[in-house]
Amino acid sequence: MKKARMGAFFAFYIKWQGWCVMKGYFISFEGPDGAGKTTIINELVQQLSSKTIAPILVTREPGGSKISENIRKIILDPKNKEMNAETEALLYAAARSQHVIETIIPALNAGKIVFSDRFIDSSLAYQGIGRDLGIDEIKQINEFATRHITPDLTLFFDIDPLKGLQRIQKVRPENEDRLEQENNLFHQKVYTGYKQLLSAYPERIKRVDAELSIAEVVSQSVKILEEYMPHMFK
Ligand SMILES: Nc1ncnc2c1ncn2[C@@H]1O[C@H](COP(=O)(O)OP(=O)(O)OP(=O)(O)O)[C@@H](O)[C@H]1O
Ligand SMILES: Cc1cn([C@H]2C[C@H](O)[C@@H](COP(=O)(O)O)O2)c(=O)[nH]c1=O
Repeated sequence: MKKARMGAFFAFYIKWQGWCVMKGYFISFEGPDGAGKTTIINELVQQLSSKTIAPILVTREPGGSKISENIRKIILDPKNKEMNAETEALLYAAARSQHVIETIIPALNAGKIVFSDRFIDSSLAYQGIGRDLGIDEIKQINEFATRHITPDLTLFFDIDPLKGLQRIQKVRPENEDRLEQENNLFHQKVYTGYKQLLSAYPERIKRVDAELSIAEVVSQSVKILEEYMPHMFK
């Protein structure tokens, strides 16, 4: 009897492990506004899709699911000037939670490679440091929101934040979102936040010089992916 119960428990444990196993790879792309993340992700997908062992799913934050895209509109709307820092942090975390559960976990469970344009490090840098809410506080709410999911690798696109904003101004001068409209001090603080994360997580976060030409940034990114994520390739 005791043996039978032990057997049932063991079978359940194996099944539970199976539910928890995520076979895919999760890569996030981070950096100041206008660092070139979206541009480079698109280039990488074009160059790498035929070389990876599984399809690449490109997604973004805030966003990546219907509900998260709706939350994105609220967060980034320049009219929502009175939004307080805590509300902002919780909205990013809420959008992330829906994104993780609806989009990222199913893709990873299906063995896909997920490229996410921003993830938790954005909250740590923008809300934790930029808004002075504290890295530990932001980490705590996000661990709850994401069921503790962490990217396997993060590419940090390193650019002087003012140069990034200039790139955006050049292409859409009258269409800055609420975060882009923040002052230089805020963007500078966000940048120092990213630098802190880079030194705190050297195993996971790899720096790319985002001030180089698009071709050079792509080439650096490919090299990093080949070196640190070799199993992703055929
Ligand atoms: N290495 C580069 N050199 C010069 N211009 C670039 C480079 N990379 C991207 N750009 C240009 O900079 C602008 C912003 O790029 P992109 O939208 O890819 O940045 P992003 O990091 O995704 O921005 P955001 O943070 O707002 O999402 C685009 O006009 C793009 O063509
Ligand atoms: C995920 C996330 C994003 N942000 C900021 C960073 C950008 O200013 C905008 C997102 O716009 P993008 O054009 O898609 O880069 O939101 C943030 O402050 N906190 C976050 O967690």
